[in-house]
Amino acid sequence: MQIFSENLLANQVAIVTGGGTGIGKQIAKTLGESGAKVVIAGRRKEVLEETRNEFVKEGIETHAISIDIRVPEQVQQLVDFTVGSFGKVDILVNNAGGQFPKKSEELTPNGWNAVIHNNLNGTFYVTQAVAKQMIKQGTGGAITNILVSFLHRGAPGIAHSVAARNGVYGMMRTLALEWAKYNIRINSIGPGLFVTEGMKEEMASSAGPHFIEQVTQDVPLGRTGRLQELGWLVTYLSCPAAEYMTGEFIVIDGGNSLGRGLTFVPY
Ligand SMILES: CCCCCCCCC/C=C/C(=O)SCCNC(=O)CCNC(=O)[C@H](O)C(C)(C)COP(=O)(O)OP(=O)(O)OC[C@H]1O[C@@H](n2cnc3c(N)ncnc32)[C@H](O)[C@@H]1OP(=O)(O)O
Ligand SMILES: NC(=O)C1=CN([C@@H]2O[C@H](COP(=O)(O)OP(=O)(O)OC[C@H]3O[C@@H](n4cnc5c(N)ncnc54)[C@H](OP(=O)(O)O)[C@@H]3O)[C@@H](O)[C@H]2O)C=CC1
Repeated sequence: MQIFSENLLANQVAIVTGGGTGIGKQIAKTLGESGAKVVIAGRRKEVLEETRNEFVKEGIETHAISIDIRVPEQVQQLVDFTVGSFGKVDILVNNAGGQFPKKSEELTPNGWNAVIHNNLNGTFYVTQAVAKQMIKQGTGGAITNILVSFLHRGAPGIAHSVAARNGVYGMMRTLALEWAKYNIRINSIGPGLFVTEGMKEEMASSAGPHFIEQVTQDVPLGRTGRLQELGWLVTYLSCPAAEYMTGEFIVIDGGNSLGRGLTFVPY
């Protein structure tokens, strides 16, 4: 379904980290369907190439680059590559990330650091490098971070990830203030459960085969999210309709974070 006009983001250039798979892939596709030129970045070259070919067949101007967001030199290569390919960068989606579930008392320092490094440090490296380019261009920009719905509530088994995502939240609030004068807006999205291969793999060993049904029972709207719904939300945040919005966190989880609701109902 096409919600936004085909040329809403015409002449806009978007970088989507983790754009080769799952949520990032759908976000990149939706931005492309609204006219943006897209650069998808991740570590696995073959996955990125496959996605790029798919997009190009659909008429989306796409380039792909294999980089690790944890390595500042490679992050700079991503920005240089984007500017070299499309001349500038207007939109950044910080989607790359992940974690593994583990009881906190069993988490090793390396395990903790791996997740903090990927989700917090990596996100800062990309955000800083892209913002420097946006400041140089003088054209403003829209940055969106993909975090998690349970940011403020917490979630057992992923203390490292919740800590890292709250770090990104604090960073976002601060950068929204620092970079408002450049008209660089930075917002965040907290997705609930969206079925992707990455999510299933991550949860497979620890959460059991009925994980998705169990979580869905606690979702007032009674289903998991559709990837397209995240694509549309990012498109909105990246387009002129959201030009007065910065430093915000939007949850999209079918009401999951409302909990099961009150047991007392006065009717
Ligand atoms: C509430 C309502 C719900 C609401 C419903 C919402 C639920 C959905 C929640 C979110 C879902 C998703 O995020 S879905 C997205 C899933 N996708 C991903 O996670 C993919 C990205 N993940 C990764 O790249 C990795 O897992 C990442 C965490 C960054 C680790 O990468 P590294 O390559 O740096 O890791 P390594 O060098 O191999 O290892 C570093 C250390 O980490 C440990 N380590 C790494 N992977 C490990 C693993 N699977 N299990 C144990 N330990 C692991 C190693 O043992 C090392 O510690 P030592 O042994 O001590 O040396
Ligand atoms: N699915 C869900 O229900 C939810 C997901 N999220 C978050 O949404 C994002 C996307 O998740 P999803 O699509 O489900 O899962 P995926 O595993 O498909 O997405 C993770 C993406 O990030 C890339 N990536 C990870 N680490 C790095 C790195 N160091 N450098 C470059 N790229 C990296 C991966 O590519 P590669 O491995 O090739 O580098 C991959 O494309 C993640 O941040 C996830 O935590 C949040 C809430 C819920």
